[in-house]
Amino acid sequence: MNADLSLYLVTDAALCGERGVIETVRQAVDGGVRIVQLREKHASDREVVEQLLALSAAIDGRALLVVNDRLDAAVAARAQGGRVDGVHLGQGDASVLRARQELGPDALIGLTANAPEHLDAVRALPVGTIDYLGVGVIRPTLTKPDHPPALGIQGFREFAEASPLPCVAIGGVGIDDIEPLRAAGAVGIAVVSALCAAEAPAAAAREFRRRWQAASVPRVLTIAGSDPSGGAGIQADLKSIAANGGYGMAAIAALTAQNTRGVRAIHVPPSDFLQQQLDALSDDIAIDAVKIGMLADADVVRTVTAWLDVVRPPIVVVDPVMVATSGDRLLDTAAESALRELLVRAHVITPNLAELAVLVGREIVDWADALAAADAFSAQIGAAVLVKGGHLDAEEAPDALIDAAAGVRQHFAGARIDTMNTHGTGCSLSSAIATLLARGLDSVAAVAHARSWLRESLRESSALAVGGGHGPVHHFAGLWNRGGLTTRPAAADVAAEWWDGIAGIRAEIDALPFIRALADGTLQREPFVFYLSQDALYLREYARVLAEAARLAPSSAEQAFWAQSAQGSIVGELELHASWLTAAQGVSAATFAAEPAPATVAYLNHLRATAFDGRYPELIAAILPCFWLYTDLGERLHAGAFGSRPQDPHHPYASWLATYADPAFAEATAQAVAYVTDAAARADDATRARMQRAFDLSSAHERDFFAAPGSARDAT
Ligand SMILES: Nc1ncnc2c1ncn2[C@@H]1O[C@H](COP(=O)(O)OP(=O)(O)O)[C@@H](O)[C@H]1O
Ligand SMILES: Cc1ncc(COP(=O)(O)O)c(N)n1
Ligand SMILES: [Mg+2]
Repeated sequence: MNADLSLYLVTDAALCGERGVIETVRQAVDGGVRIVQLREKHASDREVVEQLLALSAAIDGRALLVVNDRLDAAVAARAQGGRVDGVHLGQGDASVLRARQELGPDALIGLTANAPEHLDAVRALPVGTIDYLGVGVIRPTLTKPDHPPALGIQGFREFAEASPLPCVAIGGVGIDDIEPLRAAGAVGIAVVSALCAAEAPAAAAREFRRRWQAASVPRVLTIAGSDPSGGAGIQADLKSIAANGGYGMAAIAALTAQNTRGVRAIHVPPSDFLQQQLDALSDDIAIDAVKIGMLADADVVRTVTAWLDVVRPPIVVVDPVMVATSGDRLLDTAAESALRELLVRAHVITPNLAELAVLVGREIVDWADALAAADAFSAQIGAAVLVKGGHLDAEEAPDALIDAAAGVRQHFAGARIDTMNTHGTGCSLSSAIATLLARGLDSVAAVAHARSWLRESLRESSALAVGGGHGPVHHFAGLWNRGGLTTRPAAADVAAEWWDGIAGIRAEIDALPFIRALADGTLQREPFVFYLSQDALYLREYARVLAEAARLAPSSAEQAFWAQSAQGSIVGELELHASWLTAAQGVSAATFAAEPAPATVAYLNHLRATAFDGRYPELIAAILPCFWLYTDLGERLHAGAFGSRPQDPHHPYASWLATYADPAFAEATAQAVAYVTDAAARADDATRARMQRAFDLSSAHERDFFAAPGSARDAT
C-alpha cells in the first residue's frame, strides 16, 4: 500500500462549528492534510452521500477521502461521480470483506484496532483485505467518549511492532506527540479537534505537517534526464537530495550522451516505459516530494502531467530545463505548450533567465524586468517562481523567490563565485529545494538553505577535477569537511593533527634539564645567558624570515600580521640584549661569544632555505612552531608546571617566565595557527604534506635549540 496517511483528518461537525465541515476540510487540505475521513454518526445516508460529494469537490484530488462506517454511502457517492477512496470501519461496523468486495481492490480500507485479539482477526483475513489500522486511543480524549483505555506512546509502539499492517495513531494526539509516535512506527497521525476546532485550520495543518516531516527522512523523487558525467540531471539530483537530507529516487525520462563540454546525443525511451517507472514507485512508496527536470519532448511532459494528477504528490518542484549550461537544447520547442500544463501543477518552478523569457514569451531586458515577468507568471500558473540570476552578466549572482498569491517577494543576494564549474547548478538547486520543503521548511527558508549549500558546493568545486569544460559542483563538500571524510580537512583538524604529530618532540622538550632547571629556578646563570644570546641572534634573523612571509602573503591582513610579528621579533631581540647585559654580570667572558651556536645555525638555515624557496604555505608552516611551542611552554610554566614559581619574587627567571605567558603573544599565536592551518586545509595534498614536514622540522629545531644551553644547575 502506498497511500500517504501521514496527516489524517477525522471530521467532527460540532467542532467545525459555523465554518462547517466542508470549508474546514478545504482549509486543512490547503495546509497539508493528506487524508480526510468523514465521520458522521447521526446523519442519514442521503446526507452523508451529499457531504461526500461536496468534500470530493473541495478536496479536488489533493488528499484521499474515506468515510467512517457508511459503506453504502461510499458506494452511492462513487456512483454519482464523487472521488471516494474508501472506508474506515470500526470493530462493530460492516464487514471488511464486504467492503473490499464492493469497493474493489484499489480502495483504501482501514480498521480500528487496539487489542491483541484484533490483530489475530486481521491475520485471519485474506491478504489485501485491509490497508491500514487506526490504532488508539493514544491519550484520553473527549471526541470519542466511549474510548478504550489509552495506549500511550509505548502501548502504541508495542501494538505497531506486532501489527502486520501499517498503523495510524489516533485519539488525543497532540502536536508534541508527533516525533515520538513517528519514532514508535506510526505511518501517520489522525487528528480531530486540533484541526476541526482550530481558528485557522490551514496554519494548524501546516504546523502538524512540518513537525511530521521534520521527524523523518523524506522520500524525494526526481523525474529527469540522465547525465552520465554525473554533474547534472538525475545524477546531480540524487547527490543533491542525499546532501540535503532526503532519500532519493529517480525515474529516468531521457538519456543524454554528454560531458562537461556539451551534449552529443539524446535518447528518449518510449513514454509508456516512463509511465511504468512512475507507477512502480507510486504503487509502493509514499512520495514526499517530486523534482522534475529534463523531459525532452511533449509526450514525456504529458505522461508526467497525467501521473501527477493521479498521485498528487504534496510537493512538486519543476526546473523547466530547456537549454543546458553548454547551450544544447534539452526540450523540444514543440513541448513548450505541453510544459505549461505541467507548470500549473507545480508548487515551485525554477527557471533561469532564458527559460523565463521563453515561458513569458518575451525578451527579458534586466533583473528588474525578470522580477516583473516572474510576478506575472507566478500569478498566471499559481505557483511560486524562483528566478535565477546565474546567467546575469554581473558581479552578483542573485535569485528571487516570487509567489504572487502568497505575497512573497524575497530577494537573495550573493556575490558571484569565480568558477567555471556551474554544470548542473540548476538541477542541484531545485532538488535541494524539493528536499528541504519535504523536510518541513517553508519556501523562503528552503531556498535560503539550498542556496547556501549550493554556494559552498560551488566554492569547493575545485576540489574535484572532472572534465575540461564546465565542471560539476562538489555536492558533498560540506558533509565531507564536517565529517572529516575529505582529503581537504577543516583547519581545526589540521591543527590537531600537526600538534599531535609533534607530541614526541614536545615531550622531549619538557624533559630537557634546561627547561626543568629554568622552571624551578635552579638553572645556572651561564647556560641562561648562553640561551639569551642565542635567542637574540635567532630573533634578529627570524624577523627577516617573518618579513619574507609578509612579502609573500596573499592578503593584506596576513601581510600586516607577519610584518607586525617581524617588528615584535626585533623588539624582543632588543629586550633580550638588555636582560642579557644584566644577567651577564659576573658571568665569564667566554659565555658572551655572540656567535651562533650549531643548533641556532641549523634552525636558521632551515627557515632561510624555506623562505628562499618562495612558497608561502611552507614558509608559514616553518615559522609556526616558534609561536606555538613557546606559547604552550610559557603558559604551562606560568601555571606552575615543573615546579616553576613565576609569582615568587626570588625566582631568578620570573621575568622571562612572564614574557612568554603574555596574553598578546598568545593571541598572535592563535592568529598564526589559524592562518597556517587555514592555508593547509585549502592546499592540495602534496602542499599540505610539505607544509607539515616544514612544521615538523622546525619543531625538532626548537627542541635542539632548547637542548643547546646544557643543564648545569646553579650550585648556590
Ligand atoms: N558563478 C556563480 N556564483 C554563485 N552562484 C551561481 C553562479 N552560477 C550560478 N549560480 C547560482 O546557481 C543557481 C543556478 O542558476 P542558473 O545558472 O541561473 O540556472 P541554470 O543552472 O538552470 O542555468 C542559482 O542559484 C544561481 O544564483
Ligand atoms: C540531463 C540534464 N539535465 C539538465 C541539464 C541542465 O543543467 P543545468 O543545471 O546546468 O541547467 C543537463 N545539462 N543535463
Ligand atoms: Mg538549468
